[in-house]
Amino acid sequence: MKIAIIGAGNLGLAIAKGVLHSNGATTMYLTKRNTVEIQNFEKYGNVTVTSNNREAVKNSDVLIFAVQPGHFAAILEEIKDLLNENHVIISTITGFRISKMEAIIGSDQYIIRSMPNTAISVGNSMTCICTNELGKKRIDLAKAIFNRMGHSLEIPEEQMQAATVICASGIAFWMRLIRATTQGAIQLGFDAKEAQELAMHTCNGAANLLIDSGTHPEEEIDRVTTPKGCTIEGLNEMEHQGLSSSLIKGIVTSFEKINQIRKG
Ligand SMILES: NC(=O)C1=CN([C@@H]2O[C@H](COP(=O)(O)OP(=O)(O)OC[C@H]3O[C@@H](n4cnc5c(N)ncnc54)[C@H](O)[C@@H]3O)[C@@H](O)[C@H]2O)C=CC1
Ligand SMILES: O=C(O)[C@@H]1CCC=N1
Repeated sequence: MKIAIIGAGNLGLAIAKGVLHSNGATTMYLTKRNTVEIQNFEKYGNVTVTSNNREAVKNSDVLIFAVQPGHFAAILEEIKDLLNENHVIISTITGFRISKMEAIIGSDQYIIRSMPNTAISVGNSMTCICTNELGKKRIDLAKAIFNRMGHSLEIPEEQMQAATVICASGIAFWMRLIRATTQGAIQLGFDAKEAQELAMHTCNGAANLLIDSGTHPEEEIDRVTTPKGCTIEGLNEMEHQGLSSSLIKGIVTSFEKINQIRKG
């Protein structure tokens, strides 16, 4: 697979690391306006770093766009005459509708809209995807690419904004929960490094319990909460202080903001 990542910033580089991590490409182009900071990626023999988007498009089949929304239309204009039936166009751009892409490059292109998260760099992204009509023929390819770097789910385009909040912003939300747990562990006497180790591996274990067994969180909670024990005492205090409520309210506020940005 010949992959180009157009816009090697935070997310673009995370995808590049994920591709390298999973040996997912025969060749990979990384583009950015100023390439100095990412030149070191050329140490991987099959990677070319350039500021020339047209060169990247000419030499690749799978084009992954990870630029800021305000730059995307101009870049599509810049490369559209080079697109052919070998190209699969994957956008990660927040809020940029497929119809807007089709208005620039035409509907006769394989278009995939995706919403990965930065855990793609360690092969563990939750990635939501949807396609244009023609892109349905390449959905298996898109799933194969993203499943090598985590887990993917096909959703209707209307749910893309909500997926952005849960999956992309979600990384930040979970980080804060892990940090708060770490702070609690330090208060109980662990040093900072150990505290984080306990917090992140326990978080990982909790997620994997659900992923592997398919159980509901409350079922797993029931297994841990000894009657009159310490777990239920702590859990109830967290709920009295608004744990679930604050998370839900934060998610909804984030969703309102993303819709506001889109309208703006
Ligand atoms: N950061 C995240 O977790 C996620 C971000 N996204 C979306 O991905 C996109 C990128 O986000 P970030 O990586 O955070 O932004 P960023 O600003 O870190 O990266 C964008 C990159 O594009 C480059 N660029 C600008 N103009 C260019 C051009 N003409 N040709 C080639 N490269 C060009 C910039 O130099 C920069 O390195 C955004 O649309 C964002 O909404 C989507 C999911 C998650
Ligand atoms: O915070 C944001 O608006 C973008 C979208 C998802 C991740 N970063």
